[in-house]
Parts: sequence; C-alpha cells; structure tokens
Amino acid sequence: MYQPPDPTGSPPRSAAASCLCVRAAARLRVAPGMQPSGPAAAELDASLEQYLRVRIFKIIVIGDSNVGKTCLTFRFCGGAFPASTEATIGVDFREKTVEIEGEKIKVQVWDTAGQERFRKSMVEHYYRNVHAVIFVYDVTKMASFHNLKMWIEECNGHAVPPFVPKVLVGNKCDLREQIQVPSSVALKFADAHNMLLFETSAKDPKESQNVESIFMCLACRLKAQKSLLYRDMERQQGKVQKLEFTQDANNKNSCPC
Ligand SMILES: Nc1nc2c(ncn2[C@@H]2O[C@H](COP(=O)(O)OP(=O)(O)OP(=O)(O)O)[C@@H](O)[C@H]2O)c(=O)[nH]1
Ligand SMILES: [Mg+2]
Repeated sequence: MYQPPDPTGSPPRSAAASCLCVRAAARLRVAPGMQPSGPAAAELDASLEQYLRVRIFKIIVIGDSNVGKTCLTFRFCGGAFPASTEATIGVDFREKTVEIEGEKIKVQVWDTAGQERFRKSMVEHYYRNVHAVIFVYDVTKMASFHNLKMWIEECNGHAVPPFVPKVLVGNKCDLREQIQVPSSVALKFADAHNMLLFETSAKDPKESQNVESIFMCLACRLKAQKSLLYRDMERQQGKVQKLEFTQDANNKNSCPC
C-alpha cells in the first residue's frame, strides 16, 4: 500500500484556499558572479514558483465492497482494467496529473476499503479535507444501491461541507443481462441528493472515456470553485474593487459534464 507524504490527509491549510498547494523548494545553483538580480531575478522567481506550484485535489471513492472502486480508480489512473484485485485494506492512493485550461492539477484518488473490518481505523482520514466524493454502486447488485444511503450518512456525519461536489457512479454496466438497478431509479436518487449520475464500466475499454469524465468533471468543478474562492479572498482583502467572474466560471463548456 503506497503511503503519501501525509497519510493523515491533513494538508497544510493555505490562506488563500482550502485546496492543497505543493511548493517544491527550489534551489538554483549558478556560478559565482552569475546570479541574476533585479527584475530578471524576480521574473525567474515568479516563473519558477508558477512552474513548481501544483494544486492537489483529494477525491475519495466510497461504496460497498466488490462494487469496483479499485478497478475504476485503476482505469482512471493506470489506463487499464487490473488483471486481478483483492479487497482493499485501509486505503490505496493513486494519482494522475491532468491539465485543465492550461493549469496542471494533481488528482489524488483515495481508493477506500468497502469492508468494515478493513476501513474502521481509517474512516476519519478518508473524509478529512476531502475535495470531492464519488459514491459507487454495482448496477448488478441492488443491495449496493440501497446501501448508498448508509454511505451518504457516513459522509454527512463527518462534517463534509455541502459545497464539496459529490457524484454517483453505477459500475459494471458491461454485465447487461444482470442489471438490477434501473437507470430511472438511480437518476431519481441522484437528483434527490443533488448529484450527477454516471453509469459505466471499469472493465469495458469502450467506457474508458466515460470513467475519465467522472474524474475530469469533478476536477473542473473544483478548479472553478477554487478560482472563485481566490477571487473572493482578494475582494475581501480590497484587492479587487468590483465583482468579476473568473474565466473558469464562464468557461463551463470545457468541463466534460
Ligand atoms: N464485469 C465487471 N467486473 C468488474 C468491474 N469492475 C470491477 N469488477 C470486478 O469486481 C470485483 C471487485 O472489484 P474491486 O475493484 O476490487 O472492488 P472494490 O469496490 O475495490 O472492493 P473493496 O476493495 O473490497 O472495497 C473484481 O473481481 C473485479 O474484476 C466492471 O466494470 N465490470
Ligand atoms: Mg478495492
């Protein structure tokens, strides 16, 4: 099980936004007497800072054991369906860097355990400072759909703020003959909980674009949300005089959802 630098999931809170920013400490080595100075040095600093600053969005994947959380996250981050999987113990971390409107964003996916015995000591960490939540059920198992209520209650019980985007994913759509959860029922449930619904298959390669869309949709929403937050903070600090919508808020078309 890969351990990220901070397994508690407690990123340092940035003053400007709740998203995690990683700044790698850069040390430029130049020959004596060759150090840039004045505006050139400032420009170099700025571009280095821009280059090294990557936002990380923590997305957790929640649902019953065996619904395909590991396979979905593997499909998104690894681009394939895993040859075999075992029940996840605690959490597995996967990452993918995506580019949205010119900004590189690291999507940090927390593939959580569905089995109670493998998750109970970790639950607090799953929800801490989470940026988005994906609830997964298996379209061929009605019980996994009914259990979504319990997963949503657990999420709400951990004080996840309402503005944190949440989506619903029905997995294993390739097993057409065995489908137990009708799309209409799932859609009604998703609407009632203010979530988008994605029906897909981690296994079927033809659905890989759809799996990608789930994560990209959330990343786009988070990017737009955070940009507005930055702007809001600046306004509060008196740096921006009038309300302006950011480019992100206007460019909704670039979002896959
Ligand atoms: N047919 C089909 N099988 C799938 C799909 N996704 C996952 N599976 C299978 O479902 C089983 C469980 O998949 P996992 O991804 O390990 O399930 P999980 O939700 O991570 O389970 P836990 O780690 O125990 O919580 C495996 O045998 C997978 O091969 C899918 O889209 N279609
Ligand atoms: Mg798993």
